[in-house]
Amino acid sequence: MNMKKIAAEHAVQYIEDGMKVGLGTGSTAYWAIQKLGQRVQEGLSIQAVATSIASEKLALELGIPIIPFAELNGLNVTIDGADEVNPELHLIKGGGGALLREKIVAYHSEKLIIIADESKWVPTLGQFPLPVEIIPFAVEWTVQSLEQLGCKVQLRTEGEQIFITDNQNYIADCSFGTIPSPLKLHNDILSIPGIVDNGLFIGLADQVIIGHKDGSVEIMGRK
Ligand SMILES: O=C(CO)[C@H](O)[C@H](O)COP(=O)(O)O
Repeated sequence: MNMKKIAAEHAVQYIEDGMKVGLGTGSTAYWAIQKLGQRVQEGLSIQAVATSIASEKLALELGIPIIPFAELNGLNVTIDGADEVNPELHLIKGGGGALLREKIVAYHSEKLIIIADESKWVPTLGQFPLPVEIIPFAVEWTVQSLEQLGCKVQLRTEGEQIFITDNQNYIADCSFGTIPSPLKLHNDILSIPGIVDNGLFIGLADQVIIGHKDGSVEIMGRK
């Protein structure tokens, strides 16, 4: 049973004609974009923006209309994946390196629906290394400042090369083990110059749809 696909396809049921939709990034969002593409080919009329170059490419291949940001005044809904979700619906995101665009799009959405397989549901955030997007300038100093917050930092690589985000930045993966106060850590990280944003999404998710092994979905959320 493909738990990511089940959660994604459930979320896409909520998309209606005329909606402005944000498209997430990653292997779960992939299934949502596929399903949305199918519905567009069957006549659904939506306008969309994407959170990564990869998701935009996929959407265009499937015939989903991608609209310039300047032409849209916010979004009705965004469907995106997550690396960890806790019971307060705070998230760690950015495993795919798209956290900055994902956070911008989520912030401007009336509703953020998170889709995930059951392995992403955790009592406390932090087992998954927290992705932090940093600018390349003085990267060594920025990494030192992150380490002073009590984590082990790994600059993300792709093969032999440093991983470069869609925004031409780096990702520092920060292993904290556990994050008891996500909001405090979020603010502490953002106080370091050179950091663009981090993968803690606090109070942004409205609904979380978890796909289970037995084919069922579980829906948690505020709206
Ligand atoms: O935040 C993300 C990309 O930046 C993804 O949503 C997150 O990494 C989950 O990925 P997947 O759906 O492949 O498990």
